[in-house]
Amino acid sequence: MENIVTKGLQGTIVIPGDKSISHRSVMFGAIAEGQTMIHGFLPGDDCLSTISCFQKLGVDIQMIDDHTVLVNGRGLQGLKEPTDLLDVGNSGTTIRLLMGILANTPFHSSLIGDESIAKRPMKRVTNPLRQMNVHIDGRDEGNFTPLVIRGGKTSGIDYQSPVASAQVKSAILLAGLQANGTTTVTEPAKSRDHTERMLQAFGVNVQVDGLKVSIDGGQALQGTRIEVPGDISSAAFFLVAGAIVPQSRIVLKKVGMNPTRTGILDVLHQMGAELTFTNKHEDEAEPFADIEVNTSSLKGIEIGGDLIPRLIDEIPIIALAATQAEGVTVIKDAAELKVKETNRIDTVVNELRKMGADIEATNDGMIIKGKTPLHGNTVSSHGDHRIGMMVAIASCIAEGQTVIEQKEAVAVSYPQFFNHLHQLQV
Ligand SMILES: O=C(O)C1=C[C@@H](OP(=O)(O)O)[C@@H](O)[C@H](O)C1
Ligand SMILES: C=C(OP(=O)(O)O)C(=O)O
Repeated sequence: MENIVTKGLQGTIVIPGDKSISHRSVMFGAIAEGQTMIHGFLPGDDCLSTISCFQKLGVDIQMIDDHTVLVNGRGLQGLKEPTDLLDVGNSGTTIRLLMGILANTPFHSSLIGDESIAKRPMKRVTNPLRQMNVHIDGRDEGNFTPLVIRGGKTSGIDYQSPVASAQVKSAILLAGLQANGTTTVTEPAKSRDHTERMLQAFGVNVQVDGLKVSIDGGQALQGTRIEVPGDISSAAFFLVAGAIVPQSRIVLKKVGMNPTRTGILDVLHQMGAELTFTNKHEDEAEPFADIEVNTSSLKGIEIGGDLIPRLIDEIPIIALAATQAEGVTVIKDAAELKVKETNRIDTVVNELRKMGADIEATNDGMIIKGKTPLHGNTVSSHGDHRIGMMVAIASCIAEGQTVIEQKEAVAVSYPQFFNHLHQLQV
């Protein structure tokens, strides 16, 4: 049960490690030569699934403490045939990137996940990998888990991706790392580029030319030290909370500022939020900064086009912000939301409506009219971490009690979320 926050949200939060970067640091460390030490790792359920899969592939991975991980790399050819199923849990990033890494392994692997993963489309990765000669089988012609992969000798491809997806791009590039010749992926819009940046940190030459990324096969990765910045997708919940809860002032430390991820900042700025940036570290492989947010008067805006991949995971919390903005907010070009942990167009619209929002679903997004007072109700995360955190922030401004079902889902990307929220309610 959550209560309306009476005195505003006040304080400083160190944002936990970036999920996308944490996954990649373990995966790339596993296929590198030598040791990789990861600092600022996110011990969220999804990243723990990645660790567990790579341990089953024979990699020695040690949690030194909650946020420090040591990976003893086995090199590109060093993975071992797993004796057990590779269970990715709830994590789309784990299964799709893993498929790329397994593309050249001359053994058999079986991949499964939870109920949500079983509904998420894998053809977007299966298709290009098959073009590279990988043997993949699975339900509905390889579109859904359980999936079975037997890697082989792959050949590079020149692939035009129909979707702006970092998971698709990364899977193909990782397969291309071991393929004959060059592999090129061209996207319709720029998706997050953590794979490109991190492969370079591991000593791999990656060519980036606008929306086109190329990699030559046969390059080895060298173990390295990875510093994971805070996850802007996690910070987003407190950025919006600080803006919409009256009398708030929140400082978020060490938030990742990779430009392929900062669409939420552009949107909040355009909506009129007061944000201040300090301690900027712009020269890192993954830049970061501290962000202060104060209660702000927001206005509705239109969000679509190339901005969507730069804020795709933030749309649930942006929808909540829009309920507190004057005027209409239109979110379009975001049909990808339908294939996330839940159909996030439907879950956002249904849960926010239960709390009194004026919001309707469209084919590729939603239309929200504000500003609307919210009221408490029984709502659910539906097992989707981002929906759980969004309704928890909504409960801070709702009149009366809110009951959140399946709130434990937040541990997928932000295990300390409720502790941090309580910490701010002084
Ligand atoms: O590559 C990644 O780490 C991710 C890419 C995005 O998915 P898509 O590649 O499906 O767009 C994002 O929604 C997901 O949370 C993490
Ligand atoms: C979509 C997400 O993750 P994944 O695709 O890795 O399950 C997310 O974290 O919002």
